[in-house]
Amino acid sequence: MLRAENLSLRYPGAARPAVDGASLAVAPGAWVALAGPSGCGKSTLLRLLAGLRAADAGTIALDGAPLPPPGAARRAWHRRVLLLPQDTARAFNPALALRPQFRAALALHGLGTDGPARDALALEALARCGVPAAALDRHPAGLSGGQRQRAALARLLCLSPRILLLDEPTAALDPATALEVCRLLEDIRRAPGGPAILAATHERCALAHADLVLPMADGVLGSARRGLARAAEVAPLRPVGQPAA
Ligand SMILES: Nc1ncnc2c1ncn2[C@@H]1O[C@H](COP(=O)(O)OP(=O)(O)OP(=O)(O)O)[C@@H](O)[C@H]1O
Repeated sequence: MLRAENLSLRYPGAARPAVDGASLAVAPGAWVALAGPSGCGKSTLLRLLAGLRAADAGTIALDGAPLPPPGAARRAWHRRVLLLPQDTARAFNPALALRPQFRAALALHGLGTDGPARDALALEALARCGVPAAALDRHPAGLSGGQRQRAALARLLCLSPRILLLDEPTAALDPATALEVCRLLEDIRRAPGGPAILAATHERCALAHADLVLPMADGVLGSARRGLARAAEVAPLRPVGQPAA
């Protein structure tokens, strides 16, 4: 269970916090959607949960163990709680083929004994995500947007994360590819030991798969809605300053 309590962050010089007292819980196997208008703080909240940016206040814990301080201890968190950024072109180094990038990610976390063993793990994850093996020797620019999205997901999956934090995972895809990626994510989270998903999204298909939808406005998280039928309720968001129900 990923749990955050009263998380807040105000960027230097900003008039108001980007994340303002956010509390949430993501249970094992769950798919939770974070929905709200552009600039409401979704990406910032995901970065805080991923341990990529320090909060001004609040706590984050996975299965009761708090987010470790920056340094060597934080590395285990970066294997278990992984963020797929909105722009997956930026998830990869454009100057390198995928093979060394998969190898580096696996080696960083001590997975696979050598290059060929790491390649086998990478190929398994790519196959699971429907990416042809030949992609391993391509540069990111040599993949379609959908393939790059799947390859970026595969690179996270080969680390066996507990939580996948997805920032607009389907926004850059055409509707058919977005649907395929949503189905893939559903398969991934339903697989035995599969990661839970917390996805910032405006997309109907990603909302449709969510067990819970958390509305966000002006850095403030509203109370959870269940399923797509209630996702429509996300539209009239709670005004700034109004206390949580
Ligand atoms: N690195 C940064 N430095 C300063 N301000 C930032 C930074 N990143 C985001 N912000 C500001 O914080 C607020 C929340 O931004 P954030 O990117 O978290 O929102 P979002 O809901 O993810 O938006 P979008 O859906 O457009 O990606 C915005 O006002 C944004 O301008």
